[in-house]
Amino acid sequence: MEDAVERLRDGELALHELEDELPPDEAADARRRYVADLEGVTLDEMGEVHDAQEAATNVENAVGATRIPLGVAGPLGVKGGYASGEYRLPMATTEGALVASTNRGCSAITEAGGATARVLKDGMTRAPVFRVSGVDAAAELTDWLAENFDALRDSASETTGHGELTDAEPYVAGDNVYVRFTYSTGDAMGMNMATVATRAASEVVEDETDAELVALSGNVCADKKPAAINAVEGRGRTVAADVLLPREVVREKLKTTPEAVAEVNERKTLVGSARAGTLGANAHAANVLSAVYVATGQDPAQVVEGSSAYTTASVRDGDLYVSTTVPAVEVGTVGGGTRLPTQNEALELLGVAGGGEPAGANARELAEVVAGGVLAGELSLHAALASRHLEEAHTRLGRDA
Ligand SMILES: CC(C)(COP(=O)([O-])OP(=O)([O-])OC[C@H]1O[C@@H](n2cnc3c(N)ncnc32)[C@H](O)[C@@H]1OP(=O)([O-])[O-])[C@@H](O)C(=O)NCCC(=O)NCCSC(=O)C[C@@](C)(O)CC(=O)[O-]
Ligand SMILES: NC(=O)C1=CN([C@@H]2O[C@H](COP(=O)(O)OP(=O)(O)OC[C@H]3O[C@@H](n4cnc5c(N)ncnc54)[C@H](OP(=O)(O)O)[C@@H]3O)[C@@H](O)[C@H]2O)C=CC1
Repeated sequence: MEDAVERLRDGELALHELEDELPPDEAADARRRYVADLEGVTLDEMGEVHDAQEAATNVENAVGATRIPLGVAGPLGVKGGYASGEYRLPMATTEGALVASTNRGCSAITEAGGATARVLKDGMTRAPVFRVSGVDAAAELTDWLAENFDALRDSASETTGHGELTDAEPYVAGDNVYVRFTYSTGDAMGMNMATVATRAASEVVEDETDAELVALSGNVCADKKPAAINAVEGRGRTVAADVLLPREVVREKLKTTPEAVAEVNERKTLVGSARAGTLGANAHAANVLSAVYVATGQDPAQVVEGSSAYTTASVRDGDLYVSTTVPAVEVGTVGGGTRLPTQNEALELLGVAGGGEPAGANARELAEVVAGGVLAGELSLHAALASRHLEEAHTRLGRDA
């Protein structure tokens, strides 16, 4: 290892070439030592819990791992199309009060008999952009896509055993045609799967028409960007969850009334969001999504799409009805970061690690539990605002004494 660090210093070896010479753990140690010396810092903590071998397909230029505190909220009762029973929600976060809040929401929901949750739509998208000669050709390509869907589906299916092309919707902007390919992806989140399959389908388009592929992702997908198309059409799994809370549970667990929660929802979440021009209308869906995504090995950048959730609250015969609809829950139980040891344990805790029976059942169960968790977070924060407890809670739980 000494020799490798020397050669890095002498410029004889590039940082990313270390794994060609050393086993992954030693390569990460050498890289960390070199960077630490060069920048005049100590990076010992980063090396503490790292196993470079197991993360080899999850990160490049590895120097270690970061530690994020992990809490558990629940039990959360969920009555879903796939989820059924009580779940402990693993949450990785550094925001004091977030787990306590979600836990409180879970406690209220479970006491009320559990949240109802349903996957309403299921499809991961990838939309390449094709160059055509003009609007005439764009219209022709639009017709061609409709007539040749089977050929596209067949070529896509040759690249994956679990993915299936279910739609190919064109969007035209002059001489640009964006084809939003949609796939069912089984238990995978499916972004690699959809990208590989789209490459194959795009070759058919190029072989059979005059369209030329400019970029395999043309941003109509739309991955990891705030986009109305995802909020309206959905991406990954679109999931809704709701619960009817007896007035007494709202008083005891949430220290407020159904009327006060409904007013916060109307004035803050609906009108305030409209005034600000947010995508979606919610209080902090991104909080629960990011914490659960990091804990369970999902791609955290996709919290962007999930954050366009819609939360409603209303009074029904003196009780409180609350719902949240998350248009883009992009989660998997296989692939990506889900096989890493702590992430896999978190999925085990939820009872959804690995492939489901039938394929897709585990990912859909996870998506329903995630939506239930978002509902719990929404409920508790709405209540904290209604009872004016927000800043006190964060001061007490989120700051050093
Ligand atoms: C902090 C609470 C929960 C206290 O709430 P409380 O009602 O005073 O607490 P409690 O001691 O009476 O306990 C009630 C339940 O809360 C839970 N609970 C209570 N304490 C704990 C704890 N230490 N650890 C774990 N769970 C805890 C627990 O479930 C308990 O029920 P039990 O299980 O005992 O039957 C409440 O004030 C609260 O939820 N506040 C809101 C905090 C919050 O939601 N923060 C995250 C979002 S803030 C943000 O990032 C976004 C924002 C605000 O900028 C977005 C926007 O603009 O809206
Ligand atoms: N490529 C890109 O543009 C992007 C990639 N990503 C990254 O993509 C990764 C996630 O991609 P994803 O495709 O989900 O995962 P992987 O690329 O890890 O692939 C998962 C593979 O698991 C196999 N598999 C086994 N059992 C099942 C099952 N029950 N259900 C579904 N698939 C199963 C499938 O093989 P088979 O296909 O042979 O059936 C599938 O292709 C993340 O790391 C994410 O960060 C994120 C955004 C963009």
